[in-house]
Amino acid sequence: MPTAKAFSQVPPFPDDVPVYELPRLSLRKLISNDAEQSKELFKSFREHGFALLDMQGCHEGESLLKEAEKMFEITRDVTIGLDIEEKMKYVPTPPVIFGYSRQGATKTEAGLPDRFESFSVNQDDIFSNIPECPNPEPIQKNRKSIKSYISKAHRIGELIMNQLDDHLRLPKGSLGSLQRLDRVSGSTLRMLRYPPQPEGDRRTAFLGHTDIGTITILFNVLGGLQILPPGLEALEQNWRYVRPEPGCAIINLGDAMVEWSGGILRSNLHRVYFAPGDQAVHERYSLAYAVRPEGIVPMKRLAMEGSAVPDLEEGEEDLDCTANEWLARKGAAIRAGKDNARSRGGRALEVY
Ligand SMILES: O=C(O)CCC(=O)C(=O)O
Ligand SMILES: [Fe+2]
Repeated sequence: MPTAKAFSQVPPFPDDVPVYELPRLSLRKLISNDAEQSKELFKSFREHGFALLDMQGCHEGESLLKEAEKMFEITRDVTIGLDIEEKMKYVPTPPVIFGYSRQGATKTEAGLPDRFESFSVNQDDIFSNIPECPNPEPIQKNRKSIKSYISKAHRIGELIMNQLDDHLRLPKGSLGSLQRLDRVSGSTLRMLRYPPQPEGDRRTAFLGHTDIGTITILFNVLGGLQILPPGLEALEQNWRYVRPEPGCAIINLGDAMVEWSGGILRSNLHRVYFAPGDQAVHERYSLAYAVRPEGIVPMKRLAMEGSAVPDLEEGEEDLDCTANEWLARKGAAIRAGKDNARSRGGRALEVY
């Protein structure tokens, strides 16, 4: 799906809508330890909290792209392939976040029902970190390929974490050790479907938010994702589209990275609007691998001798809780409408 072939099957992204130009990083260069590219990565995650990652030109990226196509097929099989009665069997009871979310289950900023449906696959289930969970048939029969996709995506996430360790002057493996694949974390592979919206009544489908975990690796073909540029108020006219690029993933950092880096890394507000131009009449699918911290790890900043993570300043407080407690608190605030979504981080760093 995220390959050039998939892009050729839908109308092009129009050139007359406001776009947020993201730096385009190359996975191939990052794997070969290109120092300039690594600096660019750090800069991008500090300034924007987002980057495009070109998966082409290396085995690791190309195989992820190929397997992403299969994940998009599964997304279609779970969303349009099953009837609503079947899907509703998999609606979780809060605070559980995995399983099916029907269209309209959440609200947009305007208090209107959302315009997407999603299925969140529980990584801990797929990796047998917990007893096997009930899943709809298209998930159950593809457990092996989902496991393979998550493993590959996780490895790319880990590579990014290692680069961030270097720039934050943390011992190698510090960030990765807080989000291992074989430990209970609540990480998820989210499969989303946005049906085309009626002409004359097009609006936000998924409200503005920051991701609450560590990193999200996102694939989509149709436009719709929008970013609120740093420093701008959340007014309608300020949002900018991200233009999906063939062969690239959109990568963004979540709130946990802001906590651990003492505010140096950024978690930026984003939302999903309708697909622009001629794309608006097409089904939009999206695949988001969202990594979360292991439940038992502390959320306080990783300040240590020699690291670039700043010590607490007067009036600042460290989070004195585990990731589980922190996620539960945030989840409850979001459900109660008390989490006033805002971008976080991007704090100045003298050495750069
Ligand atoms: O569908 C998209 O493009 C974005 C989805 C998203 O932001 C999320 O799942 O957190
Ligand atoms: Fe998101």
